[in-house]
Amino acid sequence: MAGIHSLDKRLFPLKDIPSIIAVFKSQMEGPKEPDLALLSIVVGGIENTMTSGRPSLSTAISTQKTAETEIVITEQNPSFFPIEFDIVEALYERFVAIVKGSVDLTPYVNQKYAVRELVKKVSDVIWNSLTRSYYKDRAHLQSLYSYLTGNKLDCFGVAFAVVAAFQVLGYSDVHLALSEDHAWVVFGEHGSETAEVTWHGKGNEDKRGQPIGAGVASKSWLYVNGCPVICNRFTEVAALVSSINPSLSATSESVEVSLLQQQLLWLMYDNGYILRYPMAIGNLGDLEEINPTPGRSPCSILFQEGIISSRKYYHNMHVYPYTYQGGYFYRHYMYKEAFESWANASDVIRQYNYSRDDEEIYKELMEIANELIPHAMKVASSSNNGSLLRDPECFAHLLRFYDGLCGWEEGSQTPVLHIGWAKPLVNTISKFDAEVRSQVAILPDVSEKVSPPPVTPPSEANNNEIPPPVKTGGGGGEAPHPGIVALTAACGERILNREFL
Ligand SMILES: CC1(C)CN=C(N2CCN(c3ncnc4sc(CCF)cc34)CC2)S1
Repeated sequence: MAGIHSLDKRLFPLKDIPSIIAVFKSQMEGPKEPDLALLSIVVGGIENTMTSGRPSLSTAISTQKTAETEIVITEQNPSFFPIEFDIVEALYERFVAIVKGSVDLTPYVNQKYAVRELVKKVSDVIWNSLTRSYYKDRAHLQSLYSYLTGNKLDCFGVAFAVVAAFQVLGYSDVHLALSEDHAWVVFGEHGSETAEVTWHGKGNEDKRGQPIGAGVASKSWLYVNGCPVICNRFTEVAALVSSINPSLSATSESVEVSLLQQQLLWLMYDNGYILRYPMAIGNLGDLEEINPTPGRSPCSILFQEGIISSRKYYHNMHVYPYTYQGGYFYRHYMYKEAFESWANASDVIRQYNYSRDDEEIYKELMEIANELIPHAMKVASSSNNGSLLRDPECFAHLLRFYDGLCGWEEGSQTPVLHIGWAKPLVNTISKFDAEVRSQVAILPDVSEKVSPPPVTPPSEANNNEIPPPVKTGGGGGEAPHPGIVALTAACGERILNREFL
């Protein structure tokens, strides 16, 4: 048992944040690779005891993420309920016993790398040891502490447990693969094999044991067009840190657990373990927005770094980095910036075909389109003497946002937009003066195959209709007026001609 015996007993009982950080540092420094089971038990144990509902020493904070939230931090290092070494050791050995006791490795003794049949077998061991029926979306079900003390895991937790089990079995090729709403494993000599090991969503038959090829081929967001975060042991530690859930209830969070997660994420950040993990950077940004660490980058920089990571390592196929940033701008009344972030998010989703597996991002984009943008427009119309509603760039961001949703729907088996979307859309667009709308030029796509349709020049754009797609140069015509904001002809086509059922 590598991890537990390389653990320095003198660090126990763990009773404050520095002692937990010390455990993670000792695991990160090596010489052996960090022990996933050990770290998941330790951090899961703290999370579960600190959020169990029993009174703790510190004040819970409201999680209503607005700029005015008064944050009550009782002290920098509030004490935990102590986590005893003997408990951690017993749970660790129970996990090792379950895994080694349930998996017969004799058929694989001369194979260095895992094979699909073995991956399915280990997934079955975890799967069949779970409680028959429980509320799968509950909080605090992501760790091995939850698995070992309650036989409950959430979707991510099952995938993580399978990877931790393979580490116990001595395999170094089985690793966690993470999209924005699903997790699976990669394995084999080149890490090129993939396998489902957990379920996804509600009421969907699980595909455990199957490769994820079909999911990628269907171009659904769930499989991020074949650009998931492929973890190594260090990024797997970052994933368990990022999956820490400080929630005490729907509206409050444990101060201690939030501080612990924030400081562990900075440890991951400083070691470069989340450089290629946009969601973990976004998680850190959210924590820094609530409770800025003196001397550290401001959260706005972190949200931008998450976007850069997605563009640099994942071909800009991830949506959440832009919704992390858009949410930040929105909470700080920076509505034009929020509209641009959301338009950028929409430019990502347009690359996909909508499928029934994509509910999570559908709900996220629906909230932006039908709640956040209308609220922003309402506030903007009575602030800065409504200047936002006369800003053609703002109008262009919103058109691009809606256009991305239309593009997402095009070519999909399932429709995205319906009348419930159309009313807020038309309501929002019509809040912009016709004069402003006419300043938005719709230029032919340079990548457009077909020549753009004949269009009315802007001066003749009529009153309350969204001006027909206008071509003012770009594709070989004269250069557009400097005040003109360009959009593609396809965008105009899509928005204008979309029949909302
Ligand atoms: C901008 C947001 C709506 C705020 N929180 C968001 N998330 C919270 C944190 N999330 C995550 N954070 C770190 N790692 C992972 S891996 C994964 C897929 C299931 F395994 C999700 C996820 C998911 C996304 S997106």
